[in-house]
Amino acid sequence: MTTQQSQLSPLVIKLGGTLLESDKALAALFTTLKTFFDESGRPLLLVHGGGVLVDNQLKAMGLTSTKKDGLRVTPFDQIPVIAGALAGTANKLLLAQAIAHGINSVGLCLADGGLCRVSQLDPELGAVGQIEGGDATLVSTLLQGGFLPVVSSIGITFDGQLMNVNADQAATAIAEILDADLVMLSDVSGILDGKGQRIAELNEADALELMKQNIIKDGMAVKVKAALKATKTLGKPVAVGSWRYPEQLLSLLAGESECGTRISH
Ligand SMILES: Nc1ncnc2c1ncn2[C@@H]1O[C@H](COP(=O)(O)OP(=O)(O)O)[C@@H](O)[C@H]1O
Ligand SMILES: CC(=O)N[C@@H](CCC(=O)OP(=O)(O)O)C(=O)O
Repeated sequence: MTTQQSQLSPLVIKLGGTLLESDKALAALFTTLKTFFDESGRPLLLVHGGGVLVDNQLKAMGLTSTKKDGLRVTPFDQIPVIAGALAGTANKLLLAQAIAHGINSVGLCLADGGLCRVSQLDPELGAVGQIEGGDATLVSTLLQGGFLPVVSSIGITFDGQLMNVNADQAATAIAEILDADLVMLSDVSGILDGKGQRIAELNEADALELMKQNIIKDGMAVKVKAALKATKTLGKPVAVGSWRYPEQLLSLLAGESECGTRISH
């Protein structure tokens, strides 16, 4: 990496949805990420979810799971299984893709190097964490070294309790800690209006109205609320788009507006 490249602001990409279930989609995405990584020279960090893997793992063990306002209720006796699915399987599947595409990467969770300070969000949700600041030192060192950090949304509280953090909230918090640009990739082409059409630009007032009308709901409401907070802290828009169209990804990552939804306040 040249001096000029290392001065470019980092880009945080959040990966979610059913991506981890498709080797073909993963390979296409990492082919594009490798091109972007090499050509832009920008420091890049991935934050990932894996809610579908968690669902499958809990089901395979005969356990049930519910969500409240888009967040998984996480009984304390389920957190070892959920941490295994997210910080273990999901994280290492992504690391494997990075390695197979020639990207030198490091798998982390929110607790590594004190990246994110995590505390319990709401006793009713059990082992679900919220992030209040953190320390960029370790990750900045990795980015400067040309590594791709791949971060799962498992955190650890000060007293050593594993916590399940929503991955959108994790991604926005990390973007804030690094003062980075943020792109969130999901199953959908962007945020959709009441007619199922992609919304190109979404401001806070319109987002709040669409949430009130229950047009933006469930996991997307969690994502939009987290993105709105991040746009204020970062002073720049946050993009929500799809990992399904690798041909559109480079323009989305470059901040062009013909695909996805740009959220601003
Ligand atoms: N207005 C909306 N526009 C797009 N998706 C929406 C909307 N409201 C709810 N959703 C749902 O939110 C999902 C994306 O949120 P989520 O499943 O949490 O994604 P991810 O796993 O990528 O974080 C979509 O697949 C869709 O089912
Ligand atoms: C508290 C909470 O809801 N945690 C999420 C963490 C994973 C996640 O957010 O995954 P996606 O990005 O794929 O949705 C969960 O257990 O599903």
